[in-house]
Formats: sequence, C-alpha cells, structure tokens
Amino acid sequence: MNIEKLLEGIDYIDKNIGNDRDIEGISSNSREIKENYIFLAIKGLEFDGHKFIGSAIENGANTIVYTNKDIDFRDGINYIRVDDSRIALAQISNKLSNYPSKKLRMIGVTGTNGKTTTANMISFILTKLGDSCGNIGTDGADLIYKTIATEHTTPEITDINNILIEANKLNLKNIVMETSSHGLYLKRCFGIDYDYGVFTNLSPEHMDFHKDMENYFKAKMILIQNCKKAIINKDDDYGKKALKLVKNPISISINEESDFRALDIKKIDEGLSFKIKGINFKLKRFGIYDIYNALCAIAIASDLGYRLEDIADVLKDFKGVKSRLEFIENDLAINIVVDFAHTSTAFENIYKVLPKDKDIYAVYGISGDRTVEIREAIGEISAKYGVFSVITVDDPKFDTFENISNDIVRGIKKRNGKYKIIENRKDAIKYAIKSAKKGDFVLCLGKGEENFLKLKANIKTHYYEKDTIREVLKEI
Ligand SMILES: CC(=O)N[C@H]1[C@@H](OP(=O)(O)OP(=O)(O)OC[C@H]2O[C@@H](n3ccc(=O)[nH]c3=O)[C@H](O)[C@@H]2O)O[C@H](CO)[C@@H](O)[C@@H]1O[C@H](C)C(=O)N[C@@H](C)C(=O)N[C@H](CCC(=O)O)C(=O)O
Ligand SMILES: Nc1ncnc2c1ncn2[C@@H]1O[C@H](COP(=O)(O)OP(=O)(O)OP(=O)(O)O)[C@@H](O)[C@H]1O
Repeated sequence: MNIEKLLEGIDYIDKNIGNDRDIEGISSNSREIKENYIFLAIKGLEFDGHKFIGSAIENGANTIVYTNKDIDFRDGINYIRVDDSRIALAQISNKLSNYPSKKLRMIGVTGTNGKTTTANMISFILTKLGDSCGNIGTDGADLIYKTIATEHTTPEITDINNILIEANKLNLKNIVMETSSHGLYLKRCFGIDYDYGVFTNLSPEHMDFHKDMENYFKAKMILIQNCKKAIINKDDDYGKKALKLVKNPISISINEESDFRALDIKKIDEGLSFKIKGINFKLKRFGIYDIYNALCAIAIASDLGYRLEDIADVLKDFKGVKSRLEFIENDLAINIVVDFAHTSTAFENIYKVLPKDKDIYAVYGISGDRTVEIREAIGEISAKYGVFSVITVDDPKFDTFENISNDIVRGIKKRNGKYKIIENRKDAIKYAIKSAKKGDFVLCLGKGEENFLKLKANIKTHYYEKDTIREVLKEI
C-alpha cells in the first residue's frame, strides 16, 4: 500500500510526500525499523522519539509520522504531521494489517486483580464449548495451536495486530485479552472494537504512573465505556461506579442482587461449589475471589447463548492458571504455594482462605515502583492474619532493598507481627521451608511466572520461582 492510499481515513494535519514506495511495516521503535517501514515518532515518558528519526531513516524508513513542528525534512522521504502519534500509530497499524480484530469476537478484561485468571477461564470455557478462543496477557499469547511471547501484558498495538493476524490464519473465533491500565492509557488497544469488556475490581496499584485512584479508574473505563457490552463486578465499590457509566451492563456478584449472582457457596473437597440461577457449579479453586473471576466468564458464555448447565459441565474441569495458588509437590508434607499476588487485596484474599490452625510463612518483597503505602499495607495485612513474613527481594528496580523492607516492617510493627529479613530470595525460601512443620503453609508471593528479578534499575537477572523452590527442596 502506498502512502496516499494508506492516509485515506487516517487523521493527519499535514503531509509532505517524497516517495510513493509501498509501505511494508510500521513501528514506533527506531531499532525495529526495516526497509520501507513507517516510523512513528512518539514523545514518550522517557525518550522523545523525534530524536530517533535520523536512525529510523538510516534503517530504511520511507515515511515519518511526527507531532513536533520544527523537524528537518530530507528529500525522498514522506513526512506526515499528526496531532496524537499514539492514535496515528494505532490507526495506521490497524489499516496496514487490514483490521484483523474485526474478524474476531474481541473480549477485553481489565481490573486490578484477576485479569489473567478471568481471561483464562473465558478462553477455557469458550474453547471447550467449541467456540475457539485465543488469549493475550501477562503470560504471553496463547493461540491454542501456537504460543507467542510478549513484552507487555497488553502489547503495543503493532504487536497486538501481528498476533491477531496469526489468530485469523488459525481460524480462531474469539480473542480474550488483558487490557492493563497502562495499555489503555497509552492507547495500545485504540481502534479495537471490543464485543465484551470485563471489569473485575479496583484497588490501589500503579500509583507511580496514574498518580491517584480517579485517574486509574478513568484508564480502566476506556475499555468499559467503549465496548459493546460490559460485565461488571457489583460487589466492588468502583464496579458500582462503573455500572452507572454504561448502558445495559451485565452485573455479577456474590453479595448484592445482580444479573449473575453466586449463591449457596460451599467449600467442598475439590474446591468450591455454588449456584447461579439454581444451576450447580463446581470450581477446582480454593479462593472465594476465583468465584468472581468465574462469574465474569460464565456471564459472557451465557450471554453468547450457551446454557448454564453446559457451562458448569465445562468449568468443573478448569484446573487454574500457572502460579495462581499453585501447590508445589514435595515430600515434606508442607503446603508450598506459588502465587502471583502483588497487591494488598491479593495478599489478604489468600490469607483469608488458609486454615487458621496452621502456621503460615509468606516469602515476599515488593517491587520498587510500588508506593510506600502499599508496602506498609501489605506488611500490616500479613501481621493482621498472623502470618510470619520472610521479607526478601522482589524487583527493587530504582529503589533499594533496604528502603522497601523498612517500609514493609513499619506495617508489620503496627500489628506486632513476626518477621525476618533475608535479602537473597532463595535463602529466604529455604528459611521458610525449614521453619515450617507438616501441614503448615509456605507462600512464595509476587514473582509467579516471571522469569527475572530486576535487582538494579530495569536490568533483568534470570530467576524463576518454581525452579528455585525445587532447588531448595533438593538441598534440604
Ligand atoms: C509506562 C509505560 O508503559 N511505558 C512504555 C512506553 O513508554 P513510552 O511511550 O513513554 O516510550 P519511551 O520509552 O519514553 O520512548 C519514546 C519512544 O521512543 C522510541 N525509541 C526509544 C529508544 C530508541 O532507541 N528508539 C526509539 O525509537 C520508543 O520506542 C518510543 O516509541 O512505551 C515503551 C515502548 O513500547 C515501553 O517500553 C514502555 O514500557 C515500560 C518499559 C514498562 O515497563 N511498562 C509497564 C509498566 C507496563 O506497560 N505494564 C502493563 C501492565 C502492568 C500490570 O498490570 O501489572 C503492561 O501492559 O504490561
Ligand atoms: N478476583 C480477584 N480478586 C482479588 N484477588 C484476586 C482475584 N483474582 C486473582 N487474585 C489474586 O491476584 C493474583 C494475580 O491474579 P491474576 O494474575 O489473575 O491477576 P492480574 O490482574 O492478571 O494481575 P497482573 O496483571 O498483575 O498479571 C492471584 O494470584 C491472586 O492472588
């Protein structure tokens, strides 16, 4: 497609045409530019993409999309000035890739906790019902017959489109994707028509980026107010607020009256059982919060016309998502659990479901970009539930382990809780396992499936929680 054809239907202010060569691809990263690509210069939070226009041309760009007024033009290059380069990136990428999302039923899932689990439940249920569903999220893209690694929970729009093109080739009918608040705010999903948008819940996270809860909520609402049908958790305070912002939402709940309410919740040997509209459901999960995740998935499948009895029959086989309340086998009869909890709500939800007559050791640290308040809150919640905190390194990034652990300890001390500080994560896990007796719980929290630690700045050092636990078990 040449530039004139490509520009039809794209919002731009000015154009200066220097060539009519076909455009082969698009990127906002100069390092990814190849021969005959378009380079989108984005003024980012860290860098100004306009500085890389020269190197993009060196790498083969034939077209530059920009916002700064005073840039130098070179002969033979197209220059297109736009008002918002993130929107332009999305519009051009969607057009160049021939709108792959339009050939799919698109389901977005947003909220602070439960995105990955809910998305996995949705793809599991739909696929088992014969309605093939791929999944894009924190653990990469799973297109049933093919997996693709991704950088972000919600990838850049150009990466999303490449994944959707693959989904089209594989004839998938649905794609469920986690839409993070960063992704929504930075317009990584701009132009994707979501058939469904799910809002799980909202609690403080990513305050370094959004500054306050109002902005954080607004970012989430970009999905909820722009999708065709919203599924909203009515038991959540922000869910109640969201319900007022959309037409014809579908509400889910446990406590309040709603369209899909789980009643008669019981703990059973295999996990949990509950009823929706008189139909029995079984879930092989122990966290009550997973009922909320299941309700969102059930609501979508039901809205698509599947019978609740058939959905229940499929859901009973859902075994969970890797590193979300995952038990690690061992010969010590200790309950060693890996969980990706990294918000105070997630910590509290796990503590709530554990037996009161067992000792609980939680091995955790908190990422350097989380606020002091979150660190203190997690320390305090751990102490409130009588949990022994083994404070260790998570991803200190641009902060120090010492600062982070001091903040956690301040929270623990508010409730006179027990704790030990062991910086090396493997040593911390070893300490917790050695301290636990048969039947006790050792919770390894926060890293989940991530395969790195960011000990200094954003530099990744290889680390994988489950391998470390297995090494420790061999050494004990
Ligand atoms: C806050 C955030 O999300 N920032 C992302 C964003 O940065 P940005 O737009 O401000 O860009 P920038 O780094 O300032 O660079 C400006 C422009 O110059 C370009 N550039 C830069 C250098 C160069 O040599 N050449 C070049 O062209 C960049 O590609 C970019 O287009 O765009 C960059 C390029 O795509 C991302 O790398 C960067 O992710 C950062 C590193 C990040 O860690 N993001 C996390 C927080 C994130 O997005 N997380 C959410 C989920 C979180 C959760 O729920 O847990 C996610 O969806 O993954
Ligand atoms: N509905 C929920 N409410 C509260 N906590 C939850 C809920 N679902 C999951 N959790 C907790 O949050 C952790 C992360 O779950 P999950 O990965 O599904 O969430 P997420 O929103 O995708 O997180 P992230 O975007 O950071 O990957 C789980 O391990 C569990 O501890």
